[in-house]
Amino acid sequence: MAFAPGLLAGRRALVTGGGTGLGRSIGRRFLELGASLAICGRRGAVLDAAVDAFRADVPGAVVTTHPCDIRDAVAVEAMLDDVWRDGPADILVNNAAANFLAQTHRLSARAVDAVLGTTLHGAAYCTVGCGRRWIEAGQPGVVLSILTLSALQGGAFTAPSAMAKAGLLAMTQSLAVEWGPHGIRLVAIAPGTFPTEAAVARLRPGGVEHAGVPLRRAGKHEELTDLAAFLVSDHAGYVTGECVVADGGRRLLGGARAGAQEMLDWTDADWAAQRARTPAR
Ligand SMILES: CCCCCCCCC/C=C/C(=O)SCCNC(=O)CCNC(=O)[C@H](O)C(C)(C)COP(=O)(O)OP(=O)(O)OC[C@H]1O[C@@H](n2cnc3c(N)ncnc32)[C@H](O)[C@@H]1OP(=O)(O)O
Ligand SMILES: NC(=O)C1=CN([C@@H]2O[C@H](COP(=O)(O)OP(=O)(O)OC[C@H]3O[C@@H](n4cnc5c(N)ncnc54)[C@H](OP(=O)(O)O)[C@@H]3O)[C@@H](O)[C@H]2O)C=CC1
Repeated sequence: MAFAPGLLAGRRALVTGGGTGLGRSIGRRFLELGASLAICGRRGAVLDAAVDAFRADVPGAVVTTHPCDIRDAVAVEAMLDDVWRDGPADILVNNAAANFLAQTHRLSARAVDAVLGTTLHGAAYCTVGCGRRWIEAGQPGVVLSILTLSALQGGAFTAPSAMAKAGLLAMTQSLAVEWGPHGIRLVAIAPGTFPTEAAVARLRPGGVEHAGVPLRRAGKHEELTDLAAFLVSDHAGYVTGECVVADGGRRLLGGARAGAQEMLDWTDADWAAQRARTPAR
């Protein structure tokens, strides 16, 4: 274990979409580090199964479940009231999201709304609701939003998701300033490829390949969850409004460096041949 076991002792985190995938991994890591947890998602049975697994993995884990569709602002307020009944949360992780591959010109209005409603509006409702509670109570808080690389560089065939995540980055930067005087930090992570059941099925139907990743592999969940734990901890207490990219270098291989991708696999003989093709003047 890289961190002190009590890194998040006494803290309470609400993780949206905490019943599956990366949200579930983040929740388990926070529990291991001493936090208590509230998780939400639409399917109560999925949340309950996650709680059983948490308790098996982390003896004494304190977790509450809050079934909620975060696209519904009224339901989000009721969910936050429910969470706060057991004591205030002081960490919000905006992790729940919706995404699928599609040609954008064929999307119906309902399809656009399905993605924006969850990924952008839902996260905004949760953030505003937590921020208002923290400010009214005069207590500090941290909001961690899980973005994607497409928030930074666009996302062909997942345009609504890219638009929503870019909006969350703008929210992170805006509220870092507006809520800074209240002791509230907002931070974000833009993950590259971290295999989960949903992401592979929806976004990489042909399987996960690593040709475009300088580190030549997918991310391990613990590499994301440790970064998340650090960013919400007091050790990152002076970091706000920032987005940390965790992508094995993938983002830097595009654009002007796109041609470098094949060079990663060149042999010494390939490099010698290239040297020979580049005569000195
Ligand atoms: C390791 C890998 C690294 C991958 C590395 C890349 C990482 C990318 C970063 C992002 C990753 C993620 O977000 S991964 C997270 C993925 N997880 C999820 O998406 C889980 C939540 N998603 C969902 O519940 C569903 O997919 C979703 C459609 C969004 C909402 O479901 P609902 O039941 O509420 O809605 P529905 O009624 O089914 O659909 C609403 C409308 O959307 C349309 N619609 C639904 N699916 C559609 C589709 N595929 N193409 C077009 N249109 C679609 C329907 O026809 C409806 O429009 P009408 O016909 O007009 O009525
Ligand atoms: N896996 C990866 O490689 C990457 C993932 N990400 C991001 O990481 C996060 C997690 O993704 P991942 O774990 O892969 O995918 P999952 O589909 O497993 O996670 C999404 C979660 O959000 C919940 N959710 C979806 N819609 C709603 C809603 N309307 N209201 C409440 N909860 C909802 C789902 O539960 P339920 O269906 O029960 O509501 C589910 O638990 C997302 O923000 C994603 O964009 C970013 C880059 C790469």
